[in-house]
Amino acid sequence: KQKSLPLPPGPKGWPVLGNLADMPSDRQWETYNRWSKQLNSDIIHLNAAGTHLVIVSSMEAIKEIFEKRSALYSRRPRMPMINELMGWDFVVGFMNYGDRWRANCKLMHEIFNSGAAKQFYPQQHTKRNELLRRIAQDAGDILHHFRYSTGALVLSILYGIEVLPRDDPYLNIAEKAMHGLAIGSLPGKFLVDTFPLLEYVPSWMPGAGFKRQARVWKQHTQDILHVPFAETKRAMARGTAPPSFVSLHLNALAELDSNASALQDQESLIQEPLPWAGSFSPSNPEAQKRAQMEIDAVVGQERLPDFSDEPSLMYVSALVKEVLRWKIVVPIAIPHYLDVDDEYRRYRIPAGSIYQGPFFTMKFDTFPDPESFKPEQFLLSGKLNPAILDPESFAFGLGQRICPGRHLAMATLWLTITSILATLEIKKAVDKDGEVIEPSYEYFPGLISQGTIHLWCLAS
Ligand code: HEM
Repeated sequence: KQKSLPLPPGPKGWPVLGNLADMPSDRQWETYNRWSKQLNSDIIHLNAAGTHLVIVSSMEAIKEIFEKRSALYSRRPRMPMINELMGWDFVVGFMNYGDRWRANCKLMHEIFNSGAAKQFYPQQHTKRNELLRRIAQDAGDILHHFRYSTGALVLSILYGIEVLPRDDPYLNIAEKAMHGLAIGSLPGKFLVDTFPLLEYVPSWMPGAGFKRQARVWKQHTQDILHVPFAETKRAMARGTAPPSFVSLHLNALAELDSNASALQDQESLIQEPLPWAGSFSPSNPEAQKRAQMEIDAVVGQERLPDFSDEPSLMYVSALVKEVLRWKIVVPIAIPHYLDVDDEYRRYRIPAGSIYQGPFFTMKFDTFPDPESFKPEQFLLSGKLNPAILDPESFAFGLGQRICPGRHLAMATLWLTITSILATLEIKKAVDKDGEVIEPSYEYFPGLISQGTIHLWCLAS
């Protein structure tokens, strides 16, 4: 019966190639959004030279597919460039649905669920203090400080590694690996993702530059997989390893007398919401002022904010939600894959379809003025308004593939934003001639969004 149903509507394509030539390689969400509007449909179908690509773009469709039909839609496509050629297949986010993925998720859930994630508050406070100190000493490269701080926190929590103040070898490895991943995971960037047989083309052949590039990137992937892990094992052997995700689990495995090498799989995506957290202030200086007044009233001038202040800082909580909504960190998400035929709204969704780009759409579908920064839209009479969709309910995905690091991420985001507002004044930067540099708020292309910002932070 399903076979006789039509495919969802889609833009007109070319013979053989279908829509391949029209596929956006940058800011995909804008093109997908435009196509959805033109076709007046919240589900559209694209044909990338025979590969079915389905884009859903309404709250209703996303909830139905990613949440209610989660068991069906939680697989990942092959992604030959990053998984097979660049060696990222050890990452939970890219693993296919199955026992290995399930076992990895269980481990992550045990340590990062909403209660357990609180054990990392001390590391979050320490890294927060370091971040403020770094910015106060040199506000010139705020993006660098954010990245440093995020990376330092992840290395500390996962491996118990404390990074050097400058040129840390582990962070350098992570930067290189994440750079390769950002480019290698761009949808449509590498033909091998559409035609997996290209994987077997010899590297020396003309047109096989992607294989030579993948080989260089693969070395960085191997480094991030093995080098910090080996350091934790060395520290454990010396008896100096502090508790960390890896050391705790290796100890638990040793107790169970299991095979410790299974833990080589424990890696995660390092996501970076913080750069966007720094850029809202020039976009809405009033929001910065209002949040600072609230923090001053609740926290005072004698100490830094901590998590116990959260229930009293409603405007700041709304502001953190707005940061998450305003610049979606993972705008096109990691693709999902359907391996059996399905039907949605009398449309046929064929087995082999790749689902992409769901989370950015919430921003457009649900919020009336999506590009403005307006924390107050989450408040009603000074409290969070339960009638407004909470960005936490979509920015981290839905269903079985929901982000397992979301509690850690939200706590870090809250503490960092609150502490920056408590101590610093963020303004637009000026160039050497004294001219104001307007922040562009542009996204760099990639799986994880980052932007360009030029800001001044003045210690207050
Ligand atoms: C603000 C920061 C973050 C945002 C917005 C974010 C968002 C997301 C999104 C949208 C997904 C994809 C969900 C899907 O495929 O449907 C994801 C997956 C994932 N995230 Fe996060 N994340 C953040 C921070 C973190 C952190 C700090 C960690 C690790 C501690 C983490 C670990 C993961 C993992 C392992 C997956 C893959 C889950 C799976 O495929 O089963 N994330 N995240």
